[in-house]
Amino acid sequence: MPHGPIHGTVGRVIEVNELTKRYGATTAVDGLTFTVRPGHVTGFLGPNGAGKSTTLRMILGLNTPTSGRVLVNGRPFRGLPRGLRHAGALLDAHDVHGGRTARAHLSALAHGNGLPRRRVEQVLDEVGLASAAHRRVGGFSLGMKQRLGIAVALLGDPPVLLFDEPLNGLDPDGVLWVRRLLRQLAAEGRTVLVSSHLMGEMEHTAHQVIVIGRGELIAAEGLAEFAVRGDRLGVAVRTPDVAGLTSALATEGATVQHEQDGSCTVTGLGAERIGELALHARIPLHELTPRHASLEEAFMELTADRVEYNSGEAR
Ligand SMILES: Nc1ncnc2c1ncn2[C@@H]1O[C@H](COP(=O)(O)OP(=O)(O)OP(=O)(O)O)[C@@H](O)[C@H]1O
Repeated sequence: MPHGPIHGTVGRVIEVNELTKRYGATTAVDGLTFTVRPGHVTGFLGPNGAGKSTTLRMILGLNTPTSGRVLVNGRPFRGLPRGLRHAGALLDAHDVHGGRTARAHLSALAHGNGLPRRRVEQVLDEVGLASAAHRRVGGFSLGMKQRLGIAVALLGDPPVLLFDEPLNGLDPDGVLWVRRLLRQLAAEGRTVLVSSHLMGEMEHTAHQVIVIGRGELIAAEGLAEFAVRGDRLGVAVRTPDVAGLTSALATEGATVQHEQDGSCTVTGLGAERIGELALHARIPLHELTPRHASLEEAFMELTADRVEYNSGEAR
């Protein structure tokens, strides 16, 4: 079922302000401030243990911040009546009563939130679970549980949607479906915040990214701006006159590093300026290529010193 457009996007903003959450000696979230606006898919990125789930739970009022505050639509979520109409969330797909059928699970939530019963059939259809609606959730695969969790989030037709790692356990068709759904929900004017520990998952989905590591904000910007961070990798240059090029570029502070494949990596100057300086010094160039990092590489570089659990360490 296609959603109707959401009118009037003003006030559908999530405002996170100086948010901190401590568990004993562990600071899960550390002075986070960011804003999530409607009409975009915002990727909420960070390595495992970065504090994404804790933040999402605080946005929803399920965890109490140690300090700081979160406003949804200008108010604390807890203060809003009929929760599912205001914000929908997929947090933990396993967090369902396994003995219930999918339809019974959704019906109970619809009832508790004052939503019409027809919404249950609509969302079952929308997430592709109509034919499994009579089955007990305990027998569902992780992918089916994710679909059910998404159905719960959509049930109240809310203007604000939060998804914690929604692509986990989905097959490639499921992944494409979720990506399209997220973009569609945003295009309807909703506020859509989606967490992931994999940049690659968000690369084709998010318009904005919020990157955190060890509970702290690392970046909050458009995907295009984030991508530019990869440009720090320098420019690949091939020339038969490396010494000449090195001294020509040194005049403007660039450094030239020799690579094993015979090329050089120039840092400190853009490709255009390198080309101009080489021309001026009459140095032939056989290659001049800016090296872009993939978004995944830019993300890894950015979060490298903020990873709580490195591979090999017990979690
Ligand atoms: N209830 C809790 N009690 C104690 N520590 C907790 C609790 N919940 C989270 N933490 C700790 O807070 C930190 C952040 O955890 P959180 O689950 O929010 O991270 P995350 O970014 O969602 O990671 P993941 O992708 O692994 O779920 C971790 O160190 C975690 O162990």
